[in-house]
Amino acid sequence: MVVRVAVAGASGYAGGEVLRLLLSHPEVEIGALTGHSNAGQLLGGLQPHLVPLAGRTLEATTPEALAGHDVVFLALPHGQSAAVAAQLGDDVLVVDMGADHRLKDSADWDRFYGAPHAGTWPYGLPELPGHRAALAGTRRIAVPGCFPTAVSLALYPAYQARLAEPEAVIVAATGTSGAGKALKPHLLGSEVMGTVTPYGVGGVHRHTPEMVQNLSPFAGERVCVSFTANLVPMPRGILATCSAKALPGTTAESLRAAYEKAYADEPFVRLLPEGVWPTTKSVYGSNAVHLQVAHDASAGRIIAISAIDNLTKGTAGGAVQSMNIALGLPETLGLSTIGVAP
Ligand SMILES: NC(=O)C1=CN([C@@H]2O[C@H](COP(=O)(O)OP(=O)(O)OC[C@H]3O[C@@H](n4cnc5c(N)ncnc54)[C@H](OP(=O)(O)O)[C@@H]3O)[C@@H](O)[C@H]2O)C=CC1
Ligand SMILES: CC(=O)N[C@@H](CCC(=O)OP(=O)(O)O)C(=O)O
Repeated sequence: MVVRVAVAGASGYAGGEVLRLLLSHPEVEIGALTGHSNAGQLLGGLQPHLVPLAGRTLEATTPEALAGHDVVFLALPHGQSAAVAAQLGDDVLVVDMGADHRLKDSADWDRFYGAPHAGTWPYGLPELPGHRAALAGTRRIAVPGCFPTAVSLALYPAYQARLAEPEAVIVAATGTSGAGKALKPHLLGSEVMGTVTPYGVGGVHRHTPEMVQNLSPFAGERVCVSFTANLVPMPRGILATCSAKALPGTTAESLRAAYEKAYADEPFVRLLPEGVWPTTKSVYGSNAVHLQVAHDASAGRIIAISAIDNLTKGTAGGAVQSMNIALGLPETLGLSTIGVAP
């Protein structure tokens, strides 16, 4: 099987990461590569790490450039995907790495994003029960946000096993690539180096409704999420520390058993040995999710900590994993759980 793939937004971080992964995918042939302000430029000058594609020229993101492919990845700014997707055939697998098709509730979309809601597509987080089946054979995939991936996988087993109350306090650290490549003053080296900066505090981070949407079905009621992000001076990685009030009867043993059961057969989620804590370094460039749980008996809370690479499992790796499922390929094809250390 040869799958011909186009990447729109190939000059950006998410587009570059999906190309890095697709270059090692045995069934994929890389077709059109498109950009916006960089259309006409050689990819080698923009993504020098993608050596085999260095001589390729970026085209403008048009329906003509994207036509004739089996799969089109959209790595575009929020709000740009729907118009492009509407011009692609129903038989083409469109994988949207932006937020446009993730949320079910249009009111949430309006509140956190502001533009007209484009609709809802099957959600590319196969580890959440029910989602893998919905991805099989689909021709439209909404890739989750990076924080919702880390947080949903850290917490859903506790809700599914009814070990936690339907509230969660989450504090996550993220690398700077999560903000994209476009110039932003708060991301200048002199602003981010040597400091940790909170942002999106007080219920305003746009990933909050996505976390609520993912977790609530497992709690059997709406989960109230308080989320705080922290920008840290590293290029990649997310470490999410998630805490919820334990329900009566929860023990360290019941908590661990719930997570062991949830992830026994998941190729990318690794519940670390007891006493070993996730680090962003261990998942750098890999599609793995590292996870650990603890029961804080004195505070009556459960703590779940996850680490992912925001660009890999947090976007491009999750996108390729979901593509594999949609096309009926082995789910792990082209993806690795091996990190880079030290
Ligand atoms: N970075 C991350 O960790 C994650 C990113 N995502 C999502 O992936 C998408 C891309 O993000 P990211 O790669 O970080 O962003 P970047 O800013 O790095 O890249 C954006 C890409 O979109 C292109 N582009 C910019 N404006 C337009 C436009 N008006 N029309 C068409 N193309 C345009 C750019 O082209 P050019 O450079 O040629 O102008 C570039 O290729 C976003 O929706 C983001 O939310 C999702 C999860 C994680
Ligand atoms: C450092 C930083 O700014 N990170 C981004 C997350 C990027 C991401 O995963 O998500 P989207 O696809 O939803 O943009 C943020 O906090 O908004």
